[in-house]
Amino acid sequence: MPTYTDVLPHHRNLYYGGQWLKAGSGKTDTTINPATGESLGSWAVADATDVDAAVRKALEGFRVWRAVKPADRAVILRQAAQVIRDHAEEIALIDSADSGGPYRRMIRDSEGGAAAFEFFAGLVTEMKGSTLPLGDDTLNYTMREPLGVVVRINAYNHPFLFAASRAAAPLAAGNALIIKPPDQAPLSTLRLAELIGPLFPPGVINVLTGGRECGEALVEHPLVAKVALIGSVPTGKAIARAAAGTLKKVGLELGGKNALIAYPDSDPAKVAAGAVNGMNFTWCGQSCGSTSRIFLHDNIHDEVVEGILKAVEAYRFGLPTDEATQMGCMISAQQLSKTEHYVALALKEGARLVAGGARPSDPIYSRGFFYPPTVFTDVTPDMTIAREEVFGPVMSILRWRDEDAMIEAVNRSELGLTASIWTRNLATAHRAAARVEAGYIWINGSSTHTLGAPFGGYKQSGLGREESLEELLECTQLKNINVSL
Ligand SMILES: NC(=O)c1ccc[n+]([C@@H]2O[C@H](COP(=O)([O-])OP(=O)(O)OC[C@H]3O[C@@H](n4cnc5c(N)ncnc54)[C@H](O)[C@@H]3O)[C@@H](O)[C@H]2O)c1
Repeated sequence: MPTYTDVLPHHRNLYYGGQWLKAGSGKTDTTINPATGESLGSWAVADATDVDAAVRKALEGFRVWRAVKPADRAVILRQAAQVIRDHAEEIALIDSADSGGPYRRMIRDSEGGAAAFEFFAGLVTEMKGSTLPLGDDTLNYTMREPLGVVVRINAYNHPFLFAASRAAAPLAAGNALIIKPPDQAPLSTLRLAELIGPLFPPGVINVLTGGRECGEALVEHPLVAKVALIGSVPTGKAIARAAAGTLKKVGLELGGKNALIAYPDSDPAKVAAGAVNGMNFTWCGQSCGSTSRIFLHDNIHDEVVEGILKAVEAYRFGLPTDEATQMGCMISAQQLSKTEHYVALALKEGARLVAGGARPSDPIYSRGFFYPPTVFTDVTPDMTIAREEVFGPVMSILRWRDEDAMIEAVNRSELGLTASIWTRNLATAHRAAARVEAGYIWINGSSTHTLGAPFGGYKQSGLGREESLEELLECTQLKNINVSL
């Protein structure tokens, strides 16, 4: 296995119009390995002038790409998938060094990116229209056209997966794309541009590294047709407000405060395993779909908690770039102190700490942002820890007896991304699934995603659906044509 310093991307400038270009201001920022504090080098910071230049190049790319036959676009998408697969391990190593996710699991992220390119390559002819019967002297039909320049702004927790998997649908539909990677972990997106950029006509796929200023300029640009964000609720609201100025389309994949609900007839061992899996401790809980609120029925509460504590004890964190590591570290000092803040609040508000709750004392971990799996019991729905997204490795366990009160507590959250329901009774499962206000539900499962199954949130967890045909269609616009014969 190579070391991560061998595989970091060579290019650190902006990629647009098929070229690597310095930021006009000459400004750069640096990125660090969150496990060690070591610098991974610098990257260019795009400002509004760079954004304008890149959008214009993307528009040129769009005019070429939209004229490429869908089947020919699919050929290029499949080539991109193959290149990603060929470099899956190297990409995973970059992400593990830059974002703190464990190497072995980040390989799945590389493969997920490749799989999305293959999936959307297969859907290119599904952006189709219909006809309306209006009599012999009229032909009325619809067709779907690409939007133009689509912007994707991404969060830091799965940098490559988001860059690659969310590039596939806009490209399949014939749009040009500008990706803004997370400022905390931009390197794997630069590597994506190095690897697949040359497969496309110049300007079709572009990467602008930068912070909030770059994001804001992209959202406000009048020639951008759609902006899609994977990020936090406040950023989603800021983008929706800013996009209103030019009435561009907005897609939002935002936060979650997701519930796992265990009924008294469920198997406590399976619920415990599902709860730990659903909490995504592997990424320190930094996953929008994490089931961070565990609603356990009184009859099985103690047995499930026992199982959770055993499973959590067996979780070993380590350096993310090591092959054996099960759990990595958090992205930044800021995210770590946010987690510590929520833990302190939970203790103050009366929750009982039964696992974790303090940074590791081992000096190997002192330079990184490590935090152990942390579990609270005796959490009540009104506590801050039960209401707000921590985006850290903190699980809250709530006890219930009355089903109506429990469902009301589950739905009290303003967020509604995922839910996980555990029972052996099919009718109970379907009734609960219908009552829970969330967009993506597992019954007797947690955490997994399936290409083709629409992923997205209810309420303030977002707008739109991805990972499915809906994502492709949301990258198109419908035209109606009425022909008097
Ligand atoms: N629903 C999902 O699919 C999903 C997946 C992963 C993460 N998330 C959410 O993302 C959040 C964590 O990620 P984060 O801390 O990187 O989120 P964030 O909102 O702080 O940043 C996300 C991206 O938006 C950019 N940005 C920030 N302000 C902007 C603005 N005003 N205009 C344009 N761009 C702007 C950032 O530079 C970054 O690239 C959590 O809330 C998590 O739940 C959601």
